[in-house]
Amino acid sequence: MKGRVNTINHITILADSNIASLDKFFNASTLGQASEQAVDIITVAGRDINASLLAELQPDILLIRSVTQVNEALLANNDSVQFVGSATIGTDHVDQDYLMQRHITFANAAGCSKHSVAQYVLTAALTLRPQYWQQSITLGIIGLGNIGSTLVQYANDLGWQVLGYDPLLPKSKLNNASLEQVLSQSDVVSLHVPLTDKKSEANPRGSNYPTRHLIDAEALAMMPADTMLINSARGPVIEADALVADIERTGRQVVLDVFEHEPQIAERLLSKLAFATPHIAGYTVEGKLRGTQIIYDALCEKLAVLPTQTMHALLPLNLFLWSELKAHPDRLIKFYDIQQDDASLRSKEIDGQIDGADFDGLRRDYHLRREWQF
Ligand SMILES: NC(=O)C1=CN([C@@H]2O[C@H](COP(=O)(O)OP(=O)(O)OC[C@H]3O[C@@H](n4cnc5c(N)ncnc54)[C@H](O)[C@@H]3O)[C@@H](O)[C@H]2O)C=CC1
Ligand SMILES: O=C(O)C(=O)[C@H](O)COP(=O)(O)O
Repeated sequence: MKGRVNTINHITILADSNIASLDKFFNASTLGQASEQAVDIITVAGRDINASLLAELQPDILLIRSVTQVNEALLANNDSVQFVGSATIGTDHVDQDYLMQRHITFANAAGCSKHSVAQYVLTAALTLRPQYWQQSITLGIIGLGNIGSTLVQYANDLGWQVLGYDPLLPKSKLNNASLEQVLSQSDVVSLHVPLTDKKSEANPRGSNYPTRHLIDAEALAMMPADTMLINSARGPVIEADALVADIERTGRQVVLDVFEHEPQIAERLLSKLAFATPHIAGYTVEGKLRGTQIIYDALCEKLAVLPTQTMHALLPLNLFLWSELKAHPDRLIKFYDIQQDDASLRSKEIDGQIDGADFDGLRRDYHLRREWQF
């Protein structure tokens, strides 16, 4: 770190306790600190990282996942933080312009769980419609970045057609359709966009193709009733009330891993979903470790030290091979039992809703899956 962190004799890290293998990646030895320089890690639940904690602890480094909003409100009374690392792909919880103004370095973990999320989508679709193992269906993919393009690889391997829509990328063999075509011509539509709002003077980082409520009543009306919809991107990409009305009208199979009002879910939505899971599409041993590795590498760069820890040293043997699953589709439940995740979430319903603490608890205690080797 070009400033204070290099010159102090200890580094204080405040971190979300849901980040994998924190102690293994962030200690004096892995951060290249001399013997007299300590590294203190204070871990708390991500939603408990707040302005008063930051003012009290004055950490040098803040390590988060997606549930901590990082903005002026969090950091206004803090002048110690010099690096924020989010062990997630999504960045909608971070005000990056504010961090830049404060000269705070920011890193996220682009691509860390791309295979895990793609495998979640395949599992959902193939558990609900096992006949798709043998059929050349059309998979519609909205957002062709790391996850969307990884999903394409599996779809190609299964002999599926892909209709892709991504207005921010050049047209190509994959980016081959309009939003209307994807919605109206696919057997399954899967969303892989970031959560963005409209670009404006007040929001220069916004998008000309905002995704908040991209799937609203009008979009849903374009989809045939038997088109399955899967959202493992961000909840507010789908307008929840419009979705409830759509399912009531069409009986559509809808799979949600993320929810507009997360971490709360209303029973009137939950009861209509084919599968509902508590934002765990990326929760594999590999996906989470890769997230930690990426922000660790970025912090090492900031500290100008060579990274010495690697996730490969921490990974248990992995025997989950995509080639095996493809040859034996009946083994899907052993690769990923999505029905179990769905049942665990539904078992938490009390008085017509899932409470936020229960939703977060399922995520905290989640038994991480293994990522299939592609
Ligand atoms: N459920 C979960 O556990 C996880 C959810 N996610 C979510 O998935 C999102 C996507 O992840 P990646 O593919 O790795 O991100 P990425 O940044 O690699 O790709 C996103 C793609 O979406 C495209 N896009 C943006 N606006 C669009 C629009 N209006 N219509 C169509 N395409 C649009 C972009 O051009 C980009 O190519 C993340 O931002 C995150 O919110 C990521 C990891 C795990
Ligand atoms: O990477 C992302 O983006 C995600 O959504 C994560 O996989 C889930 O992040 P947490 O909510 O566990 O921070």
